[in-house]
Amino acid sequence: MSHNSPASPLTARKSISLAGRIRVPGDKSISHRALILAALTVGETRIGGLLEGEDVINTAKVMRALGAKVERTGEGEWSVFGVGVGGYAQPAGPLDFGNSGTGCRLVMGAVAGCPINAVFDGDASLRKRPMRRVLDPLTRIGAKAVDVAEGGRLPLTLEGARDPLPIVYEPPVASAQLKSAVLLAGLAAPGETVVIEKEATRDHTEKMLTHFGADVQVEQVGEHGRRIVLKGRPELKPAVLQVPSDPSSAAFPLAAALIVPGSDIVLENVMMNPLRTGLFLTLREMGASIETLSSRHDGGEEVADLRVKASALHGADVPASRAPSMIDEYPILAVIAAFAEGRTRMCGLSELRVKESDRLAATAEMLRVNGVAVEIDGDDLIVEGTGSVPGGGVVATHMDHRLAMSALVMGLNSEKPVSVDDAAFIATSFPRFVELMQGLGANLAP
Ligand SMILES: O=C(O)C1=C[C@@H](OP(=O)(O)O)[C@@H](O)[C@H](O)C1
Ligand SMILES: C=C(OP(=O)(O)O)C(=O)O
Repeated sequence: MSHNSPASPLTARKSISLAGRIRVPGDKSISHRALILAALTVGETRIGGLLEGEDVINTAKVMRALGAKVERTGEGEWSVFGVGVGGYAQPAGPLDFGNSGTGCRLVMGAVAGCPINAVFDGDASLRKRPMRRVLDPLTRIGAKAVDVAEGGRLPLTLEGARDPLPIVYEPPVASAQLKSAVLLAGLAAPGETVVIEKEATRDHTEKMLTHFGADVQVEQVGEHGRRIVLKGRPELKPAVLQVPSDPSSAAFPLAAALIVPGSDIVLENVMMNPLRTGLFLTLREMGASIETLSSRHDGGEEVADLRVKASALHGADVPASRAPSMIDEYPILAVIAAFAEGRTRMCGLSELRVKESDRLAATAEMLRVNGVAVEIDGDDLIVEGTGSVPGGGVVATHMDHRLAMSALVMGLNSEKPVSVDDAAFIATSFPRFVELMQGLGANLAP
């Protein structure tokens, strides 16, 4: 989406029961990584089920700008001819990541290990997000950031390391983007790059590196942590990749089915990587009927078909230790909590302040303008559920796709309609969200 596209407001109204079987689009995290890593192999990688959302399309364009041959060969089917580890070419112009923190931070890592200079930029939302966290370890590896906008933000120029060094790194925040940036830079360094996470975050980079032939060893550290050791300078080999459906996108129709009385839907082929399923665990604790119909392995990940039925829910305490496994799901969990009976306390949400919007403040505001009692207590979000939501509010989405989708789901069973000021950003992660939801019976209209 260009920065200047006109806003597209949308309204959700009370819907009759939702029914049907749907398959939500491919996982966003895996789709970015598939393109970035395939571009570092030598030869052709074929990818199926790629998410064709704007964030991922921007990463595909960036890979082309860095010298890879990237072609769409069918719906969700892409072919990438890579340039080899350390082989990205000098781009002719700035790299525009649009709304995408993942694309931007992961490519910073990959570029940091190549002897090129690249200007990184994005939309007004991405320009507000912190980049220093990634630049710090990349500087230790030998890259240099110049012309950095105030506060360690975009736009900035990254000069890749001529002789990248392997480092041992302990991320100060639980962030898969940060971990992945360091590992991707470490690919070009001789010797072992080590990342020690206090709290394990999504492990798609580690898994995909192994799939492409790199030597990556992962050990458990304590109860929640991991130590990841990557041997540098591997020759990454092309591979076939199939992207499973995104659990973070599945969360929206799943939530809608839970709160709209009489609903009964099936979500097909949802990725069930345990570092991504904190929401499902939490919802089951709240009394949700989520049945695993079949479970299998596909593309190196566990996937399942989930049957979801409307459920009487109660509030829950969600521990901070669960945040990494459901970090993008708090806005929609807060909506579900408003339809539950009793208090839900979600702990340790400081990272929500640096997403596409300040999601902690914006989620609280979304609920408040629709008559739900909500409080922010330090880094915790507290929602007082009464089983019903008055609605009637217009939600400011702040260029944030997950807020837009969460607000629209809320309106499917609130007393009065819920509107969003701009639904356009939904296309960053979930193209055809509106059509898929309408196909289930959701009342969504401009
Ligand atoms: O690595 C990834 O693919 C992602 C990591 C998370 O961000 P952080 O690394 O900032 O926690 C998440 O919020 C984002 O949607 C995707
Ligand atoms: C935080 C998100 O994405 P990103 O960091 O890639 O912009 C998200 O999709 O919720």
